[in-house]
Amino acid sequence: MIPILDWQRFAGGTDAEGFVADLGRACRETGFFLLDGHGVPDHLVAEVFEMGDAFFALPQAEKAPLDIRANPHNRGWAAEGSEALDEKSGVMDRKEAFNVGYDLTAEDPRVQAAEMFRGVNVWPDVPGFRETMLSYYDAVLNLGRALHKAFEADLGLKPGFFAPHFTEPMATLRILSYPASTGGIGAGAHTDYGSVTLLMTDGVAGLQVKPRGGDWTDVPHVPGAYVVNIGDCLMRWSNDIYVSTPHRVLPPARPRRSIAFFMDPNPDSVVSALPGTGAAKYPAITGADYLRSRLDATYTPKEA
Ligand SMILES: O=C(O)CCC(=O)C(=O)O
Ligand SMILES: [Fe+2]
Repeated sequence: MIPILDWQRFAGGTDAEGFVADLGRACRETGFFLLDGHGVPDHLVAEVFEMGDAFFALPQAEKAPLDIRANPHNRGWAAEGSEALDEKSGVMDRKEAFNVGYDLTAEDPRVQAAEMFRGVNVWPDVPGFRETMLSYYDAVLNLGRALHKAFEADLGLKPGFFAPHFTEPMATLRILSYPASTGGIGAGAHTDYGSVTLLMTDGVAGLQVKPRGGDWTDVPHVPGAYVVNIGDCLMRWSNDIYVSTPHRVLPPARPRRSIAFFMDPNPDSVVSALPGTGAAKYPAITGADYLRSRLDATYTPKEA
């Protein structure tokens, strides 16, 4: 039900057509697949996990100034109890997280003009953290861009269609840490907001997916492979040809860590029904307006 796809079939050109056909099926059916052979080095993934461990172990007083609720650009530390991905449940997620966005300098004119999602990253005082996060960010962003070439092939779009939409995207690298727990929820049921999410986990069980018309089922763990899923933005863009599917994280039996990479388009990209997908089911919207509307629903204001 959740297929494992070898990226080298496409990237190495050995079976690009077969890969695209398998990918297209996965994106239409559950919107989830595992991606192996992706070329992001194991050591880089391991370093991101290590940096995450070092960050989450910092005292609250060092993390508090980086609070994401005080950041208009979706960057920084999300404390445990600050977010409910299932916004209607009234149950807060049992996890903490840290977000890194597209890296711009304070002098960038878009930062100066306070454009939406065009802020500077915030960094903890952990040696090597910034460098490691930014090199991982670049590696996965490039993989995500390449994956969109396979989407183009499957959706019958002209080659390069997506490239201008992901030049300086609102992609977010998010490290997550779930304490061991017997109650509550690690991450409430939700669909992701962006185009596509590339998720690496440490193998501790908890992630489940609920396909349309089906029941909650565990997402299999294949060491080193990404769990990739379609987000709501690409579902909307593809005029519902691709599907985003609800998933959640159950409270894990032992501490669990994951590294998510949410790939949203450029803030000023206009998301409107892709050519060849029929009469548009949704009005056009910019990437930034769409993401803002989704984020606003999940965070509880700090003073509440
Ligand atoms: O931690 C995980 O395995 C998944 C997290 C997730 O679905 C999310 O943050 O959107
Ligand atoms: Fe998710």
